[in-house]
Amino acid sequence: MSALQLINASARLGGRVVLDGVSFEVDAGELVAVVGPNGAGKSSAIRALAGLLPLSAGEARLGGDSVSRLTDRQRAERVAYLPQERRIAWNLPALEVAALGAPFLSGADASAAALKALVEVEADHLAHRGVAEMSGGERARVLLARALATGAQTILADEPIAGLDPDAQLMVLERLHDRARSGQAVLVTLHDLTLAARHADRVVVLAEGRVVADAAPMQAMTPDVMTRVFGLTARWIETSDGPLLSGVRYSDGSGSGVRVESSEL
Ligand SMILES: Nc1ncnc2c1ncn2[C@@H]1O[C@H](COP(=O)(O)OP(=O)(O)OP(=O)(O)O)[C@@H](O)[C@H]1O
Repeated sequence: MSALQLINASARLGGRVVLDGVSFEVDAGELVAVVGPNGAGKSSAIRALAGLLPLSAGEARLGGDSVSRLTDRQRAERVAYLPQERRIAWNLPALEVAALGAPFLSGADASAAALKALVEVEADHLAHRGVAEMSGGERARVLLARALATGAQTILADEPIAGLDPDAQLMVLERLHDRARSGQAVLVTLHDLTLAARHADRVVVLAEGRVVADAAPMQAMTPDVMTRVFGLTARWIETSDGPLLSGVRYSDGSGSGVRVESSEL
C-alpha cells in the first residue's frame, strides 16, 4: 500500500480545470519530485493530498484511506504539509512556531521535537528570534522545521527550497532525502530540474493539470519532454556531481524557433 496516492484526480478552481485525471503515488522510503511550468497544477496536487482542495472526480489517499473521509486530526497525524505561502501571522519565536508542528505532544516534548527539527535544518541559532524579524530564507527553514517536527508518515513540501541560498537548498534536499531513507514518504515540488534529477528517486512531470511523465529522473525529464512541457531545447550533461541540465529557450516556445537565451537550469 502506497503512503499517498492520487487516483484519476480532477479538480477545478475559479471555473478552470487545474487537475485533469492525475494519478501518481509515493511509497514509504521514496522522495518524489513534482515538476512542471508555472500553473501546471503542482500546488493543487499537493493541496489535494493534504485534503485542502476538494476533488470533482477521483480520489486522494493517505495511508490507503481516502483523504476526504479522514478527520482533521487524522490528517494532521498522517501528513506534514509545508505550503508555498510562507506568511506567519504572529511574531512568535522560531521554537514556538516549530513546536506548532507537534500539536499531539505535551509542552516539554513539543519543545524538544521543535528544537531537534531546528537543529536538523541548521536553524537552532534562530530558536529564540521572532519569525517576523527574520529574512525570507530564515523563515523558510523555520517552517520546514515545523513540518519535520510532526513526525508524520508523509511529508508534502511545496517548493521547500524557493528563496534559499545554494548551500541551504542542498541542505534541505539532503534532510528530506534522509527522512525518506528513514521510512517516510516525501513529495516535493521543485523548479530546479537539476536538483530534482540529483535528489529525487522519481520525478512526476505535470503540465496543464495532467501527468506527462512519471519515472526515474532521467527517464521522466527527457529532452523530448523538456521541449513539449517547457518549450526548451535541453540536454543533460553528466558531471562528477551528477547530471546537469543545459537548456536553450526559443522565442516561439516550440524548441525549434529563434534562439533567445541560454542558461543552466
Ligand atoms: N484560488 C484560485 N482560483 C482560481 N484559479 C486558481 C487558484 N489558485 C490557482 N489557480 C489556478 O490553478 C492552476 C494551477 O495552479 P497551481 O498553483 O496548482 O500551479 P503550480 O504548478 O503550483 O504553479 P507555480 O509553479 O506557479 O507555483 C493555475 O492555472 C492557477 O492560475
